[in-house]
Amino acid sequence: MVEKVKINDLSVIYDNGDGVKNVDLSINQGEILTLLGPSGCGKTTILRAIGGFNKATAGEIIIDNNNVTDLSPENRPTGMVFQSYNLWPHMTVYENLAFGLKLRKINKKEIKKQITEILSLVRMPGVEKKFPNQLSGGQQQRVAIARSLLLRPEVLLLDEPFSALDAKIRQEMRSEIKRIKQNLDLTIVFVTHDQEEAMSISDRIVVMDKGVIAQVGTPHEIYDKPASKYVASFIGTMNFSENDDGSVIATRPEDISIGNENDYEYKATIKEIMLIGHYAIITLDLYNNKELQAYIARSEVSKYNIDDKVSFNITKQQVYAEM
Ligand SMILES: Nc1ncnc2c1ncn2[C@@H]1O[C@H](COP(=O)(O)OP(=O)(O)OP(=O)(O)O)[C@@H](O)[C@H]1O
Repeated sequence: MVEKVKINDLSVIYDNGDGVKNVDLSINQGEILTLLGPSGCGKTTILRAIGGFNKATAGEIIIDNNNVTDLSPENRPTGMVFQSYNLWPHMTVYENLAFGLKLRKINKKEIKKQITEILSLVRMPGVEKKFPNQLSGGQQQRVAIARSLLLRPEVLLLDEPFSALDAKIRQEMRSEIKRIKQNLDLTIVFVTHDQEEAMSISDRIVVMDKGVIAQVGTPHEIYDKPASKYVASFIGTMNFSENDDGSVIATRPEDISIGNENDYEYKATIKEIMLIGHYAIITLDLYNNKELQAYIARSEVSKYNIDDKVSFNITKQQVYAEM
């Protein structure tokens, strides 16, 4: 694996004291690394620091073995795409795309060739003469991504690029960005607060909590072995219950098997059955003022009724020291 970006002990502190502290991160060539966390945790601050839009208070940012910490955005090998597409409304798609290339003094014929190629890559051939307001949100974002890619960034920075799009288009764009990354062997840093988006798009995820990194790992690692109760509660659904010694047991609803009254060790009563689609959520009443939620397949739902006495087994769980 080739290390593309190295962030060493980076702090970006705003005048009011907010920001991010002591961030260490290594980003590999060709990976999509996602910064994930709730609003205000510092995702955008890190992304903008990589792009040169935020000044580092301390620490350094290395890209391709060059220290870029003090370079301005245009002197970094990065390209940034924002949540709002930022296309110039009075310019056609062609003019929007050609702008940066003209500044680089590329000749007209070459510009035309590159624009044709990039529009084909983002699956938008033939839209050169349209204005941004004649395109859908998803199409505008494809053009915005194309515009960034034309400047051949080594690292593409995407700040919640799909959050203004509706759910179906958002899913399409996730596949698109993975395909484009593969095609160009791009390195992408992606910011989202949507854990499903992070799970589906990323090679690795950085979970952030109040300006610091809570965990870095593959989507599987983050989901299967959350490093702390915070990560466990942020990613996916978890049941939490406190042990007598104050430690906390975390169990995913899919790691609970339900059977007839005598099938398993633990006993419960069914309190609620909620059919979601291909699965149902069953709420179990454990008699000691505790409840657990379990998932069962749709095909199993007809076997159970509210107030049924059942038994259950836990196939996997995590234990955390703190509540
Ligand atoms: N320009 C600024 N001046 C002062 N404080 C700021 C500035 N930008 C961000 N902050 C603060 O720094 C912290 C991190 O903000 P940041 O925008 O990086 O979070 P985020 O995780 O990207 O959130 P969101 O998902 O809402 O964009 C927050 O407490 C925020 O209020």
